[in-house]
Amino acid sequence: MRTSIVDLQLMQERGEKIAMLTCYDSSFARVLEQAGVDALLIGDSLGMVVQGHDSPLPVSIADIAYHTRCVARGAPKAFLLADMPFATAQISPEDTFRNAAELIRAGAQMVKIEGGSSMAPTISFLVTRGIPVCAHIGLTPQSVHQLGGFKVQGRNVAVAQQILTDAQALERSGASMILIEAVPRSLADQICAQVRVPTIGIGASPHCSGQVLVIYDMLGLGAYIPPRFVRPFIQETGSIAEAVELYVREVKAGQFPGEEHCYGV
Ligand SMILES: Nc1nc(=O)c2c([nH]1)NC[C@@H]1CN(c3ccc(C(=O)N[C@@H](CCC(=O)O)C(=O)O)cc3)CN21
Ligand SMILES: CC(C)C(=O)C(=O)O
Ligand SMILES: [Mg+2]
Repeated sequence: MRTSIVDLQLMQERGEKIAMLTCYDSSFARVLEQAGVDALLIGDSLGMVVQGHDSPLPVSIADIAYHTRCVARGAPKAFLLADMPFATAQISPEDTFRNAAELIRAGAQMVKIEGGSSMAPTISFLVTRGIPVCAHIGLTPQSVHQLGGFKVQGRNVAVAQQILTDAQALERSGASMILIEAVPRSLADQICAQVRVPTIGIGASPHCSGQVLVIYDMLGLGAYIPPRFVRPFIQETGSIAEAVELYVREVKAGQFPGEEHCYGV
């Protein structure tokens, strides 16, 4: 049986950390699953690390669906989460449902949608019709042109308060997971303390229910200077499998992320 959202909720209740990595193809899916990764994210980061663009914006639903099918064949057990790419969750709840359904048909068990409280009605529309949703808050790369770059979010009090109320509104709308990207650790801790659903951090806090990284980043294959939250696990090991096993061990032990991988206020 494939790991389900219920299994992830049980892990959270038991205090067992969820180890998630991005994954885009079948060979990596097999290695990651065998190394003990609980959940695989078919992320729109593939626009950068696989397709070579300088942002995730050009990625389409068909791209994510294709890579989800590839990953699903290589990893029969892992939980599969797929990104709703740019402009596929914004037009209307109905349109979003049609796009999300394409990812679910491709094998995803949950879709991830970037944005704050304004996405709550759309999330509720999907959830009440049987599509589980992960809400992605903090640094939302699809809004790069609005944010003025890939920058830590919530460093000022007003934005931090907005992110916190967004997290609560998104949980109320039915999101069953919240991903927190690139915010000060103290803000991530407050979010984790105030929501009941599993939280997944990247540049957030070791107190999140789980962690995620872009697989190419932790293997030292990132094309640009890696963000602070990246630990190049490959440099501490001799193979991809060992690097991923180390990542899983360190996440489960609460050792990753360390202070040096988190942002201060
Ligand atoms: N390979 C890859 N890994 C990622 O983690 C990733 C992507 N691609 N693409 C989309 C975004 C971009 N990411 C980033 C990039 C930089 C910071 C960061 O820490 N920025 C610094 C400097 C910003 C600046 O240039 O001024 C900051 O302090 O905000 C965070 C997340 C995360 N995401
Ligand atoms: C970095 C993670 C959170 C993501 O959304 C992606 O890989 O697209
Ligand atoms: Mg993404």
